[in-house]
Amino acid sequence: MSRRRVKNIALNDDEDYDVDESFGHSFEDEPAFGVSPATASAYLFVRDKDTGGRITQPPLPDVKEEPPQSAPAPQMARLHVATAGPAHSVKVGFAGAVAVSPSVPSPSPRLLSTKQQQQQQAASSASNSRSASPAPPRKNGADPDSAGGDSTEASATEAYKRYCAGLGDRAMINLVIIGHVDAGKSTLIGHLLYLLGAVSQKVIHRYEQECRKAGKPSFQFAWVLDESEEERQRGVTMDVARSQLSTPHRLVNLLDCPGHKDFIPNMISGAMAADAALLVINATRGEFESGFDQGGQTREHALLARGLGIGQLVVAINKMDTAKWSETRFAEIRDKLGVYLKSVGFKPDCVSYCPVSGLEGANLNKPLSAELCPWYASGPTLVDLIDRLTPPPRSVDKPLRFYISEVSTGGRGTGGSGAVTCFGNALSGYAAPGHKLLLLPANQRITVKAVTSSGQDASAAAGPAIFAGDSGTISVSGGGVDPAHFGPGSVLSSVTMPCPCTNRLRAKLLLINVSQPVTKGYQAIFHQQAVSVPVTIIRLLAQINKSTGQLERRHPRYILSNCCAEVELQLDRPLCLDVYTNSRELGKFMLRDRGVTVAAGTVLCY
Ligand SMILES: Nc1nc2c(ncn2[C@@H]2O[C@H](COP(=O)(O)OP(=O)(O)OP(=O)(O)O)[C@@H](O)[C@H]2O)c(=O)[nH]1
Repeated sequence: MSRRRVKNIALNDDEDYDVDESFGHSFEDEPAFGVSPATASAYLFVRDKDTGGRITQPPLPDVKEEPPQSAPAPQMARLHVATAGPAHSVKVGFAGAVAVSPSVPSPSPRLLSTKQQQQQQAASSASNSRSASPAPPRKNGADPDSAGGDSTEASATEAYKRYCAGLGDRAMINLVIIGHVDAGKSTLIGHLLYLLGAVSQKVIHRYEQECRKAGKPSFQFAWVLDESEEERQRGVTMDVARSQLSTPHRLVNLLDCPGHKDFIPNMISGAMAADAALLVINATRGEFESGFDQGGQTREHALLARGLGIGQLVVAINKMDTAKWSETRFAEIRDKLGVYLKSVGFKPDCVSYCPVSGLEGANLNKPLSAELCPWYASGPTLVDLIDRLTPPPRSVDKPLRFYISEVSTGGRGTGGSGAVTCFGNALSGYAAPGHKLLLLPANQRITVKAVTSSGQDASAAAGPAIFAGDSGTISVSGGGVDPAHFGPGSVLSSVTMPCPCTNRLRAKLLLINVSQPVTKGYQAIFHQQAVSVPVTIIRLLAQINKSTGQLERRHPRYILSNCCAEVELQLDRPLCLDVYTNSRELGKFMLRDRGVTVAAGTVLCY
């Protein structure tokens, strides 16, 4: 990690609160706040304190800016790929680089008043087209520094056209798999990948034998995703496992999350990268109840997913074999869950349910037989429901923001030995080999050596590029690149339109589950995508009516649970973030305190 450049401008009391500008609408109208606080806390349970006291970050080393150098030939990153049609694998081609070398503007993080923020947003929307999906990359938007003139812009547009043509009828969607511990998430996805041909029978047979030897029979499909020794020994998923499958109309990036409450931060990072969620429910009598009624992760995961802006949900009512495929049991779970999901903000017509058995592979990609389940025999399979999810717009024409969730060095990934390979998501814009980018918050210039993309197999003709909406890798290499500067939460950004980066921000908070009044000085953990950082509420600016959005009290002395507030936050270290209205992904966050989710937030200004 590196020392971050931070410049904060203290709030001016005269301009720090403009009621009319700030509270034009209700909190409950905001997509980021799908959670209805009044009901959320009624459904959440405060767990035992599983962490105590403050978490501190190690000191950050100084940054030296050094020029990047060339890299050896790239290699492939590992990814499970499956298709509802014939199985295929991700292949990436590599073409020539585009090179330019502009001067690097310093990112200038600062705290803006509401008025300034609105001016900034107006300017930003004037310079960037907000239309998302298949708008072609633009010189200003994608990576102006590497554009190198009209010919490069034209070739980028061409590449994007070829990329879209390569995807054909398929649209990309990121799907997070959530649910209570042991609901059968990994087994379900592992079996689906097997049925779709991404994992061979030989591998499953080997896992079957190894599982039995390890005293964990029936974990063979889960082991497809739970790859680490510790995960296999403990029989629980600990990190987010990525894989990919394709349905007739969707190319689906799967993010299998841990269900155990100890790994909620990992679940949050998975959910933040997702467009829709697959909620896996254990239908076994007593198991659904313990995941739902007793403060289990079914509730918290659904609440977090909605709080993080996910609006579409497929509910797989799993382990139906243990419930003898009972229609009554299915209806009981669907009805109970339906009430809760509606209460936390999911629209009923955006939620679909289907009975499955991940272990038996029933109703995953082939319909249930009338003998096994007469009441659902003609119902859609899990693949059918995933295929109906609506993909989000892709902001290809905006400045590049590649959010890094993992970093590897020493040849793993695409850059060859000596390379630093960044795994993550392209939130906006696009990148290709040769592009000059800015690594933030380290504020270091880098040159892209190689990329891989989750969408690349469908678009090999487009040449190597990663476009908004894709997950994948960007590799940089050479003596000038210090791996210590890279880390989860860093952003590879357009040089001339850099990503904002700050340790101080103004935000709207929806307090969900605080057991005592929140006052100035309250400390919690700020979770944003792949990072969690200690945070302090340094000012309570206003309490807001959560239904009307109207100001209730200026500078309140405390805020209670179920209330909405505008606050000023001080992070222990700077993060890349943005105003929510500019970037859904970089503008939303969750606050957790001693293992409990206490607030959902959106960035108002920085
Ligand atoms: N009977 C039955 N057992 C299942 C089914 N799906 C999973 N299991 C079993 O449930 C146990 C947990 O499965 P996992 O796939 O590891 O569950 P998970 O939700 O991924 O667990 P975490 O990620 O650790 O929360 C294993 O013993 C599986 O064999 C199913 O459809 N039927």
